[in-house]
Amino acid sequence: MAKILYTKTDEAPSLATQSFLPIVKAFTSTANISIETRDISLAGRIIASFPEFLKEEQRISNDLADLGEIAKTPEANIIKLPNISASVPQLSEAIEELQKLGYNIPNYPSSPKTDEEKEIRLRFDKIKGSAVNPVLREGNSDRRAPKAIKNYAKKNPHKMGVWSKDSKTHVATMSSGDFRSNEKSLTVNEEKEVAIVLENSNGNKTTLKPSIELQKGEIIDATVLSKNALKTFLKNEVKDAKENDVLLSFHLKATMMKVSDPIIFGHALETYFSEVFEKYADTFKKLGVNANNGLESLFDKLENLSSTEKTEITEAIKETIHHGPDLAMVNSDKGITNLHVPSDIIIDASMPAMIRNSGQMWDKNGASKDTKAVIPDSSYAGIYQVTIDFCKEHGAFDPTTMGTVPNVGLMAQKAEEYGSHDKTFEIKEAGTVAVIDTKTGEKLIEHKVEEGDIWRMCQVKDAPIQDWVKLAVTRAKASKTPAVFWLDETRAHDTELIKKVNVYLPNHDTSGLELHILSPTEATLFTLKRIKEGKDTISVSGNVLRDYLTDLFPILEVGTSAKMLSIVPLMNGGGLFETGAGGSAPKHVEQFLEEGHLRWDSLGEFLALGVSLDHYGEKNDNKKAQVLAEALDEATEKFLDNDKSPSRKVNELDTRGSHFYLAMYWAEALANQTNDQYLKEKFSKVDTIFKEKENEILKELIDAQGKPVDIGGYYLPNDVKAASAMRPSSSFNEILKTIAE
Ligand SMILES: NC(=O)C1=CN([C@@H]2O[C@H](COP(=O)(O)OP(=O)(O)OC[C@H]3O[C@@H](n4cnc5c(N)ncnc54)[C@H](OP(=O)(O)O)[C@@H]3O)[C@@H](O)[C@H]2O)C=CC1
Ligand SMILES: O=C(O)CCC(=O)C(=O)O
Ligand SMILES: [Mg+2]
Repeated sequence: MAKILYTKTDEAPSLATQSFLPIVKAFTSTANISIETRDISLAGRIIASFPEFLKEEQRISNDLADLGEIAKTPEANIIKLPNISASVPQLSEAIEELQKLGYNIPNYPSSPKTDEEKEIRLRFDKIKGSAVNPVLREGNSDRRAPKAIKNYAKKNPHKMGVWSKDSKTHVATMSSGDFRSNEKSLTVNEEKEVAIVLENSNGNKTTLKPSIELQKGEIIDATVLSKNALKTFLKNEVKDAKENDVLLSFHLKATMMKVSDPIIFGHALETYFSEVFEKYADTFKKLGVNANNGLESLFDKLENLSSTEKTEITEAIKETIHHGPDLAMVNSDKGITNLHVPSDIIIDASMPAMIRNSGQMWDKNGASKDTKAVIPDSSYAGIYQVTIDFCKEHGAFDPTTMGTVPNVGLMAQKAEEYGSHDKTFEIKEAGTVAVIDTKTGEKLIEHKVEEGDIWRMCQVKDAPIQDWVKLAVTRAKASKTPAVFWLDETRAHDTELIKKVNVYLPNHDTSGLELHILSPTEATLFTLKRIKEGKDTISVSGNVLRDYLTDLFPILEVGTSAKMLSIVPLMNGGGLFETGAGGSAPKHVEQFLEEGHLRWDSLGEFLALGVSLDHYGEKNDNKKAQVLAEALDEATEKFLDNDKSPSRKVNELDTRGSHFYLAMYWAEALANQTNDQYLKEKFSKVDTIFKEKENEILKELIDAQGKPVDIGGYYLPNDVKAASAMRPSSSFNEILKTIAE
């Protein structure tokens, strides 16, 4: 039987699911829709990867692998909530928690030596970083703010920091030696197998990757980031931040770029603390300090020293911070700097947050200050500088009048940089790296490299490109909105892509459409000018810009990307419905555990469920599913009109209360519709009871707040405890039970 697959994830979204899924199950049971969950949480993925280490009753199936296969079938209908893309420190924490709960999971081998350790490390590397999305995203991305969301933001604008013309905030990026400068690209004209080989100066060859199958028409590119150029750049920027008295901040994507970006982050840490790393090199080696894991992990390692040694090094670190440029803080209350944890400075969220806040980040005292935003690679850094310049000149954007920027993103089948981690290498010795045709021996791409350079290769297949161009035209037509392909003719990879866009666009009827191809910086300016005038513009972009732009514009327009409709039309006909673009908001869990108030907004989930039900109805000829979908959309609009999103403060409406209102409005819309008599009668009764019991239910939901909550674990909460914490209203629970009867 056809079903909707709902993902069980982590942190705030998984808590929200404990409250929302029972509502969904109750309502959809009336249309005979089966909803099943699949566990793709970090803890779940770890447990599923080490069956032979565990007791029989602890083992679980590998749901992610199954879902990845399902995503390739026409029947797929998956609701995907945000999950943790774990950095090494997060992974280590999760392992420790599981071990404490009695799971005999091995430790993460940071420098594996034996074959067994290497094999374990390989399994962890599959779990690390952005490991879920690339598996499920068998389609391109279509993200936008539905009209109701945009109207809500216009009526209830979020806070936007005022910009000063004298702001010293700027982006610092490399001008040579980076990925952008060294990129080489080509389109392969026939199927072939290639290998990646490093040849050192003595002619000795090391195969870095023996076999990559390439399809006809696939674009490949390869590039290298020079360690020396990076270190010189970082050193200069640290010095410049001090001289100009601006905060120093680093913006990377250590989760999705899980091989390259932690290394770059490590160089930033070592550069800032160069004296400490030089002076204590031997001690750090003994302790197994790895700069790539951040300052917090370094502090953890110091715990293994005698208290005198520990104090000496801790003091040296403090001194460096005291004399160095001020570091931007992730959490100034807790003294957590930008260099503490690599996954705390995720560029897609951190840059827009800064731009929204007058171009300022927070210093150690919690005060806002102009900032140097270091984005080492120059491929996409320019879009932020243009945005900063624009805000300096014209002031902050006004959410009550600004236009909107939907995105059509090339993403399918691990497209571009976000699919490159299995082809990214920190080079061990100087020489040349080449992509070699294994049959003919021809070198397709070649780079000179030095020890420590980061070399990588990316791929994008032809079918996803065709699908992406089609999706762009479809969106432009459906919304009668100009669309801009953000492609740079001076960049090797983009040149290949532009050729394809020019070939595939004429396959579609584009009459009457306004379509452009502009470089990312030109496209930014073009788009910003239009949104300022209240005009909409579709961004059609590659995978990295998809990620950046679907946080940048939503955060400026509607305050958060969590409220976006985020659809992945799967290339084989199924649907993957993501909930917004926002992450898993660890801070929300912290607040919930401390004071029993969850501020996670499930709007993205309501929108995703609406399109999923509609898709289900259409695919399975289930009219009731479509009636449920339409009613849900109506309920969501009323939910917005009546402002029933969770408040940020304890003892006010939280996630649970917001779910209750959604359910009440959903029942009301079903009672009011006339397309399905059975649903009308059924939900008329429910509607009446909800209204009768509204105050009682709200009281039960508020009474549950104001005290600490125990859910039995962070990465692996106890399901019974979490469900009971998230469903404290017995009156509400009873009504839901009667719907399913
Ligand atoms: N698709 C996916 O699976 C994604 C997963 N992630 C993962 O999420 C984690 C955290 O990433 P981070 O960069 O901090 O980004 P988040 O998007 O989780 O959080 C940034 C801030 O945005 C606000 N926010 C985001 N979503 C919501 C929501 N639904 N309701 C209310 N406010 C929201 C919160 O602001 P405030 O605190 O002010 O309320 C939050 O602190 C990481 O593990 C990351 O890998 C990140 C992006 C996408
Ligand atoms: O997969 C991830 O780690 C994050 C995904 C993300 O940020 C996005 O797709 O917008
Ligand atoms: Mg993102």
